[in-house]
Amino acid sequence: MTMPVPPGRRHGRIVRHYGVEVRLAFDDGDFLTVRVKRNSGHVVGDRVCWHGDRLERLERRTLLQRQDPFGKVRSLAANLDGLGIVLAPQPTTPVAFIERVLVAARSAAIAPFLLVNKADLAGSAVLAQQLRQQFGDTQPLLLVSALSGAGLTPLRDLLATLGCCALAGQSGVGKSALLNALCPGLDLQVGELAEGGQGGHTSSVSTLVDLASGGSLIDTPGFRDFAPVQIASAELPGWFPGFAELLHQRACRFRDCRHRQEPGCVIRQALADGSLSAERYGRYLALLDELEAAEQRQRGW
Ligand SMILES: Nc1nc2c(ncn2[C@@H]2O[C@H](COP(=O)(O)OP(=O)(O)OP(=O)(O)O)[C@@H](O)[C@H]2O)c(=O)[nH]1
Ligand SMILES: [Zn+2]
Repeated sequence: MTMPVPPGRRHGRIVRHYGVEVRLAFDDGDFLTVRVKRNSGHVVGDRVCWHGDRLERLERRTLLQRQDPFGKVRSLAANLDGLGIVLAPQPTTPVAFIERVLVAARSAAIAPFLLVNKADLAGSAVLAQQLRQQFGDTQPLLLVSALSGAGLTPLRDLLATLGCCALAGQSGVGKSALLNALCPGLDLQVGELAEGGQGGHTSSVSTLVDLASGGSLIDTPGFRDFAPVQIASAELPGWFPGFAELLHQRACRFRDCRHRQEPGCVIRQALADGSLSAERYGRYLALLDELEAAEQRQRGW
């Protein structure tokens, strides 16, 4: 049951963020653009209450964050339900990127899914097959083409089921093309923004678009190269692809095992018997080292 909103207070969502201004979509269908402090911490997807003179941020269901290359934590989007990792036969994406986005999504309680775009190009079916082998079926995988429209109906259905989603992926895999294919009105909105005197620099704007087929999509430039993961190093094994499954079956001798050289380690055993690849284990160690180094920097060591 929804509580009645007292007069003067209006509930809504942040659907666009321009840095010092945010656009609110109220639950009653109205829109309003209001100024915010640059460091307000509000992000697209935030539920808010507008008091007529001030914006109150409501509790977040989920929050996706990243660390920038300087170790500063940045919030990307709030209340996401799903995160699609867009891949293509060209340009190729390092496996480490996919693993890191999976860790970021899972640890933030956001459901990840894999989108192989450019299904019209040779190599896309092979890529999908490789990804199924590497990442199993713990998350959905769809083969789509923003260009031909292939696979867009199953993708729309998935987005409608999940709720609010965003697309992550390296430059050139087709995130913008997919967004435009899924929401034809998006171009129009970007055009309208440029006319509104904000300048044509739309690439730094984050937007939330409701899809006619159900669900919504958040487009934010922060998803392009987002690989650094914002979690405690001790949590990494629980989220790293392939590790959680192994650790679910059996436990290491030490509860706080980091799976490096500790005796009685389930992960090292899996490595020895070939059920975990040396490459994946190496990428786990690299990410663990990075997270530990970041924690040491934060403690001022
Ligand atoms: N063949 C083919 N090309 C596509 C498809 N989708 C996108 N492209 C092309 O891939 C290139 C990159 O597409 P974008 O949508 O700009 O990629 P992006 O991921 O948004 O890239 P950034 O904005 O740099 O992060 C463009 O030349 C698109 O025309 C597709 O389904 N098939
Ligand atoms: Zn272990």
